[in-house]
Amino acid sequence: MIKLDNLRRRFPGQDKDALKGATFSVRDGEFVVIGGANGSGKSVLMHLIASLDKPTSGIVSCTDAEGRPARVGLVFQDADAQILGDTPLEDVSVGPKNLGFSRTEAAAIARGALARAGLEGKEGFPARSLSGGEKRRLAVAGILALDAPIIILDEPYANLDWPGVAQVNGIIRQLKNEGRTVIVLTHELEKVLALADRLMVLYQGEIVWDGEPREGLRSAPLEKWGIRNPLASYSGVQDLLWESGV
Ligand SMILES: Nc1ncnc2c1ncn2[C@@H]1O[C@H](COP(=O)(O)OP(=O)(O)OP(=O)(O)O)[C@@H](O)[C@H]1O
Repeated sequence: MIKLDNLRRRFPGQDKDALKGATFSVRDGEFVVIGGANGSGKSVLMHLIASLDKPTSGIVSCTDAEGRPARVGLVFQDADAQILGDTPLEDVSVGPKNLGFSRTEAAAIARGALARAGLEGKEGFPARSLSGGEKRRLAVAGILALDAPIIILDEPYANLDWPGVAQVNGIIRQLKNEGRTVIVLTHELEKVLALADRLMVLYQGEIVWDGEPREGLRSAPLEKWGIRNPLASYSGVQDLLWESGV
């Protein structure tokens, strides 16, 4: 379970909170999409949940079903920053090795994870020469190999073509079926919302919506918060172009 109690983050020298007192829980096995425009605080929230950053005030905890501290697997927005090995096999082996698996065991786990993420055949390729989409799949393979009960993906659809999007969503579905807790942070609701149990929206560091995804699409003023509603028609844009004489 992930539990936040009045979690707040203000960076030194700033006069506004990047995260304004967030209070919510995510239950085990839940799949939550957190939508938010650029700069709304998604990455700040992710870093706090994963203990990569310290809150200015408030409490955050991630625990497993027995109440013990739970591992959190992260897929960062910048897939390059997450590459730790020269090849995908080396890269994905790092996690299991750190968990205490032998070299051979770690390599076997890594091969399985790479196959699940659609990178079979690329195990020995120079990791830094992979395409943008392949690097993202590599990051996903990395967290699959970590076997974490809580997984957070920050903008996982950036650089992905449609088959890549479908593959990431296939993996998310599997993770959910395995009972893992998954959070996707994105402004691209149309790519994932159909799979989600819950939609939350961050706007200027504040959780402004928390509810059932379909209800969110029906009644939340998403455009006001800088997110495109996948159900909205494009006529508004056409009208604007028409009015401006384009
Ligand atoms: N280390 C920092 N120092 C000062 N301000 C920061 C720092 N990190 C983030 N911020 C500010 O916090 C706010 C939220 O940033 P955050 O990176 O969480 O946005 P985001 O929702 O992930 O955006 P994007 O979709 O563009 O990645 C921004 O205004 C950002 O400038």
